[in-house]
Amino acid sequence: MKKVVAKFGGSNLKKKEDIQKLVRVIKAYDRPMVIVVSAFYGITNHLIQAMDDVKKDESNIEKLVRFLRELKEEAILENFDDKDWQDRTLNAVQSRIKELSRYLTGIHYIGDVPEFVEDVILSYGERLSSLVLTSILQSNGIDAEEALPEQMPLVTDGEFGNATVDFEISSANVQKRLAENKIYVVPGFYGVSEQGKVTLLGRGGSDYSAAAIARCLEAESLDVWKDVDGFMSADPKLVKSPQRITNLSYAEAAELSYFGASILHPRTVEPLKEVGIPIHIGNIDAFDGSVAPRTVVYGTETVTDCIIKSVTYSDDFCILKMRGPGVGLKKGVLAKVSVALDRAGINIKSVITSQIVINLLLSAKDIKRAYSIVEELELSSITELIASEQISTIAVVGEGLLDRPGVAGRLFMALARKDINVQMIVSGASAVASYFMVAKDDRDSAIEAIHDEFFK
Ligand SMILES: Nc1ncnc2c1ncn2[C@@H]1O[C@H](COP(=O)(O)OP(=O)(O)O)[C@@H](O)[C@H]1O
Ligand SMILES: N[C@@H](CC(=O)OP(=O)(O)O)C(=O)O
Repeated sequence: MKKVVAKFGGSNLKKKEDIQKLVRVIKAYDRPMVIVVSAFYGITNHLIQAMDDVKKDESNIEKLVRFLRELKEEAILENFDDKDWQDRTLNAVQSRIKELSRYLTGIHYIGDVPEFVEDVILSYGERLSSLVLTSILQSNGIDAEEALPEQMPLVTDGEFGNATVDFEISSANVQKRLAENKIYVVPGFYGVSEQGKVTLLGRGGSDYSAAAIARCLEAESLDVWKDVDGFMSADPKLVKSPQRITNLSYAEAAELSYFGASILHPRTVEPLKEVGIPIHIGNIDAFDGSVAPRTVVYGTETVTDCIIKSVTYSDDFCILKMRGPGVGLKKGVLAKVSVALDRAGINIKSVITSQIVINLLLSAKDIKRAYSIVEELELSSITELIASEQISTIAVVGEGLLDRPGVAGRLFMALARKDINVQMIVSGASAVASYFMVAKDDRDSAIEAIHDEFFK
């Protein structure tokens, strides 16, 4: 029987009582499976801050240790009736926090955080969640076992902070480690390099961990549980009446997450699409005893009447404008710039050119460095270099987008009615997504205007 991989993230773990919701869902599956779990809500950010604080002052180690111990103690007292289970779990938690505090002591004394240590430290949010959840499941009479990525091992390409899973090496390892008919609980967010070093899979990367494990196991499905009613027509935090999307194609889900729909990590779809494993999105807050998904992401491509299924935004696209007379026609400019940026490890997200300007779309974290690198090249054909950072990229996504006339007209009319200026438009690069840039201040009203136009 194929396994199901279920992922529970920080959105499911905000309060100490929330763990019981996970237990109820896991019981409802009533089958052996793999659970991938993230840190409690906000804990990864807390650890990031702690690394900085600890460098300056050793007493911050004790502060963090106390904070984590109290947080876990509360969860343990809330979720275990039996004193023996409470004590056993508390002891295990204490020794895991002690491991963490050793790394923190190290960074205090060297006054720096080497990237391989940073990745280990940040993995502790997840390690604490998996330990406590496993214990709670066991105390409920469930045959559960914690399985750490280093025990498999789940091998990555070794890039610290943003690693990619190596499926060729990992698949057999994962299948072997998770072979029994029981419930395995795996901490998400990290794998290990071939040398055995912990490597994080990027912020929000537990969705990707779960997808990677599902892929290695050739799972029946990847079920991600969230705090919303499935994939919606827009982020429910931004629009008043979002509509649920029952079915999305892999391409639609991949584009939406690439353009910022935080419900899925942008790298979740790829490993599953290649082998046809469906992604099920469930709503833990509306759990009624059934594990039936609210949204299914699969290979089926459905064209709806209004074409657009969802609208999303990202603040992570900045524009580096390289102006100069005829720059778009001159040979070698783009090649020199892209080689220099590539050498600096900077990814170019997109290139849009005209006769007098080459626009590079870059991540917000790279824009300042990219500006300096291009400036230093002193290319005679570039007479002006501008970095635009105060922009938001808005994407509309839906199968059939490029084939149906009138969609773009409705979209831009809706923006014009609200007096929103569109700075740049990209259409045709993807068969299912069009995107455009507006000033950051116009972002929320642009999303609302488009959502009202297509979904009201
Ligand atoms: N189109 C969308 N549909 C549903 N939720 C969305 C969408 N875009 C963004 N979100 C946000 O995604 C959040 C859930 O993802 P996230 O917080 O990353 O969960 P987790 O921490 O469990 O991985 C929701 O609370 C919602 O605000
Ligand atoms: N805890 C990590 C990894 C993660 O994926 O978390 P979540 O599942 O809550 O998005 C982070 O905050 O980046």
